[in-house]
Amino acid sequence: MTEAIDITNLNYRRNTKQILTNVTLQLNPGKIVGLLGENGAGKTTLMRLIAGLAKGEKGTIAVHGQTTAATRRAFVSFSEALQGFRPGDKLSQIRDFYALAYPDFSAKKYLDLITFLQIDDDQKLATLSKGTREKFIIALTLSREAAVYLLDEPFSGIDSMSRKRIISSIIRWKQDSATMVISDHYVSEIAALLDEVVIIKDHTICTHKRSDQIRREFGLGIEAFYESVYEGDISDDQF
Ligand SMILES: Nc1ncnc2c1ncn2[C@@H]1O[C@H](COP(=O)(O)OP(=O)(O)OP(=O)(O)O)[C@@H](O)[C@H]1O
Repeated sequence: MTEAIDITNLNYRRNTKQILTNVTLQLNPGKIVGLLGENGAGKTTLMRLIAGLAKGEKGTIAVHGQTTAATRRAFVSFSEALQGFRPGDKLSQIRDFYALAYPDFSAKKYLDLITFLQIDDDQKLATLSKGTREKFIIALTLSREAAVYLLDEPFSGIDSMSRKRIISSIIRWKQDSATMVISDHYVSEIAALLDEVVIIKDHTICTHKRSDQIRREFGLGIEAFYESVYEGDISDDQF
């Protein structure tokens, strides 16, 4: 079986700063994976590299066997921050751009998502509250029928009630064979969704485990496991 994501010996520097060191990771199709780590650990950087948006890495990154940044982009739907769009752009214009740029964009899914998220796409980008902007990014990202979804702190500005509603239904917006990687600091809120957990610490992936393995081997929930790894209560040789 071809892995959805297959990373080998990835090293990445920005200027003189080492950001990721010897990252090796394999993710199978169909999984929902939590990418956890403290502020500045490198989660966004790793997602941008997988998505083909950051360049200059050493090592290999394959998404469904595609190893160049340009070819990976076609397989990966990444929750981008809409930086290329103008404040006066209507959301429906941004939708049109996505529909043109991505052959896997589903107009039906988009309509279902904006209805579910209660977004009026006749609004201009500049008029959106922070939370509505985050919801719109989720709608655009999940409207693609992509093989891999990378959601980078997708719920950060969203109120807690909406967040719970979105988290509990996110699984239905993903095809069974698609892989979804979610980074989030609200670990306890996304824990029930996760098939696997990947933790970045000290510039590298220090552990990658299935959620059931964490419960069975350590007798811990995902949030407690994550905190134990960071606090050094679980040592490297136990991974
Ligand atoms: N444009 C840049 N130039 C130089 N260093 C950068 C740049 N962008 C990020 N970094 C550095 O790369 C490291 C990883 O940052 P990154 O944003 O990937 O972390 P993160 O895990 O996503 O953090 P957070 O949880 O705060 O979003 C940090 O030390 C950050 O300062």
